[in-house]
Amino acid sequence: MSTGRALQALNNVQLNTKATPSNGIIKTPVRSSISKPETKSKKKKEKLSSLCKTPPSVVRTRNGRGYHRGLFLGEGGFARCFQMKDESGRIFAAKTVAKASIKNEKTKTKLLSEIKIHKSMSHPNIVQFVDCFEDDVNVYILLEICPNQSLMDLLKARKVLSEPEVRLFMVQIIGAIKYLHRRRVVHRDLKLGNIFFDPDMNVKIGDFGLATVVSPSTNKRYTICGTPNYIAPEVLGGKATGHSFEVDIWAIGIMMFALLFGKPPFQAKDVQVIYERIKNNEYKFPADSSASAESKNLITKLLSTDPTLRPSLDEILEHEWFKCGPFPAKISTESLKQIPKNLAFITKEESLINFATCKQRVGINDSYKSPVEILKTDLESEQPKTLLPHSLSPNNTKNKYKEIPPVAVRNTVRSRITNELANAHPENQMMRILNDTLSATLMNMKEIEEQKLRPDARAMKKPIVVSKWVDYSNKHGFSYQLSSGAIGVLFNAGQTVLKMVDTTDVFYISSSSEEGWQVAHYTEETTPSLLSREIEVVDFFRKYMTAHLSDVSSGARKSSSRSKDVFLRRYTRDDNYIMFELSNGSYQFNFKDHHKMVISELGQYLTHITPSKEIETLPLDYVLSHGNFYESPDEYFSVKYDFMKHALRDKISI
Ligand SMILES: Nc1ncnc2c1ncn2[C@@H]1O[C@H](COP(=O)(O)OP(=O)(O)OP(=O)(O)O)[C@@H](O)[C@H]1O
Repeated sequence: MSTGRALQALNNVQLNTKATPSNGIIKTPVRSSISKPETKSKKKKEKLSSLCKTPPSVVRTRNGRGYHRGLFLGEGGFARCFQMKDESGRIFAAKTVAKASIKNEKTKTKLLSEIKIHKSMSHPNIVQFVDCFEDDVNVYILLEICPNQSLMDLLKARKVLSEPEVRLFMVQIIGAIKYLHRRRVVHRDLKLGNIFFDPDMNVKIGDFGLATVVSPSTNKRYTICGTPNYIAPEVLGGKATGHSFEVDIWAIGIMMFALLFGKPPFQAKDVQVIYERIKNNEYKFPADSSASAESKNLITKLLSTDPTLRPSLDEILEHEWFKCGPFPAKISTESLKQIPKNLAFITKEESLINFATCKQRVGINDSYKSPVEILKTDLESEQPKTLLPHSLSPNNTKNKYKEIPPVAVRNTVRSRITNELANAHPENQMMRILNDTLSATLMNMKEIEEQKLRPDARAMKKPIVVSKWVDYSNKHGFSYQLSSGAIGVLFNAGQTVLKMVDTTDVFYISSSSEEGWQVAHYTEETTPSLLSREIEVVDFFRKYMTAHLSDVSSGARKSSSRSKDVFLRRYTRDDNYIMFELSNGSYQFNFKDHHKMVISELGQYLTHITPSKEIETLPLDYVLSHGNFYESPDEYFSVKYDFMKHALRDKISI
C-alpha cells in the first residue's frame, strides 16, 4: 500500500480533527416565523403543539430527578404547558414540546436558541428558566410557574386597565427589556400573551422563541418575524431595512395602547390590512376613552414609524405620564377581576416614592456596566446549570459520533500532589519536566476550584492549539500542525522536527533522559544535511495535512516570535479523547464528539472549541462559577472537566 493510501485509510478511522460541517446553530438562526395572532386559533390541526402528548405522571431527568405532572396550564402554537412538582413539593411550569414537532433542523434550531438564550437570563421580571430535559416523546423546559396567567388573559377579563396599573406593569416590563438589551438580546415577540404574572402579580416576560442576540458589528437582524398586531414597520421592510432593539420599543407602544384602550392599535380581521395600517402608521385613539393626554403622547412617540425617533428605554421612563397620576406600590390579585379600589387613595408623594422604588427593584438605576462587567456579573451570579437535551444535537454530529455519557468519575483522586511526586524521577529530566508541569497545573486548578487563586483575566490569551494531526506512528511518528503556524513530526525515536509554514525557521528538538528536551534553531538554508530525511517526512505530512484536513479553528492564536518553538512533548490516546501535552504547558483534549478543550497557562484558562469551530477562552474560575462556557456551552462540560483532571493525574508517573 502506498503511503498516501495508507494515510487515507488511517485518516478515515483515526482522525478526529476533520471538521464536521457547521450546523450554524448560534450564529445563523433560521427563522422566518410569524407567530399566531393573539386570538385562539381555530385551526388546531396546524399547530405543532397539537402533536404534544400529555406527559406521563412522573417524568424523570437524566440525573434521575423525578417530576410529578400536574394540571394542564395552557397551549401556544408550539408547546403545551403543564404543572410539574419536584420531590420537595415545589411547583413549576413545564413547557412541553413534542419531539415529533422538532424533526426538522429549523424547528430544532429555534428551540435550541430559545433554551440557550432563556437559560442565561436572570431578572425579577423575566420568567426564570429552571431546567430542561427530555423523555422519549417530549422535550421539557422547566420554568418558574406564573399562576395568574398572562396580561392578555387579564385584559380579556377586564376589557381595559387603569393607568396606575399600566404604569407599574410598564416599569417592570421596561426593566426586563433593559436587562435583555444590555446583553444584546432582542426579544422580538413581546406581546400581552407572552407576559405572565407571578403569585404577587409582578409581570414576567416569557417565551424566548423568537429572541435573538444582535452582534455589535452588524447591530441588525433581517428575518421577518413577530406577531401581526405587534410587528414593527421596519420588520415589514424585511431584508432591505433590517431591524434591531427598537422593535421591542415599538411593542411596548402596542401593549400600552392595548391595555389602555382594550385592543391593539392596528387591529383588523385581515392580516394584510394590519400590515398596511402599520406601514402607514394608521391608528386612532378611541374618542370615548378617558385616557390621559400624557399617555397618548407617550404612545405616539413609541409608535414612531422611524425606529430612530422612538424614545430609548431611559427616555420612556422620563416621560411625564409616569408622574402625572397614581403609581401603586404593588398590584393585588383583586386586579384579576376588577380595578383595585385602593388606587384612588395613593397620594402624589407616595406615587413618586413608589415609582422610584419600582425602578430601583427592576434595575433601571443600575449604574452603567460595560459588556465585560455584565459578563462577569452574570458569571458570578447563580445561573441554572443545564445540560441540553440529546435530541437537540445537530443531526450530522449525532449520527457519526456517540455522545459521551455522563459516567461516574473514577475514584482515583489523589488528595495531594506534592513536590516529592513531581520529583519522582530526579534522574530523568523528561519525566521531571512533564511531572512538574502536570503537578503545577493540577495545583493551580485545585486552588482555583477552592477559590484561593484567581487567574488574571487581563493576561488571558487564546492558546496555541493542535489544529491538525495524523497518527502515523506505525511507520514514522506523530505529525501535527499548530495554530502558531508550525508543522511538526514527533518521530518514534523521540526527536521532533518543527517547520514554520510562513518562514524559513526550522527547529530540531532532541530529547534525552539526561538533558530533557533540547531545541536547535536553523533556517532552511542552514539545516544540517543529516536532518534531510526528517525534513522530507515533515514536508510530506505538511502537504498531506494541507490537502486533506481542515483547521480546528481559525480563531486560535497565530504565531508570535516567542511562540514559534512550541512543540508537542507527548500525546495520549484514550477511548474518549486524544490528549496533547505541549511544551508551553498547555493540555489539549480532542473529544470523540468533536468538542475540544484546552487547559492553558498552567491551569489558569480554559478554552472550548466547538465542532463548528467557535473558540471561547475564559479564566477557569469564570467557567467553574458559571458551570459551563458562556457563549458556547458544552452539554457535557462537567463530565469532560472531570475526564481532563483524571487524565492529568494519570499522566503523573511516580
Ligand atoms: N411559566 C408559566 N407559568 C404558567 N403558565 C405558563 C408558563 N409559560 C407558559 N404558560 C402557559 O402555556 C401556554 C403556552 O406557552 P408559550 O406561549 O410559551 O408557548 P409557545 O407555543 O411557545 O407560544 P407561542 O405560540 O406564542 O410561540 C401559555 O399561553 C400559558 O398559558
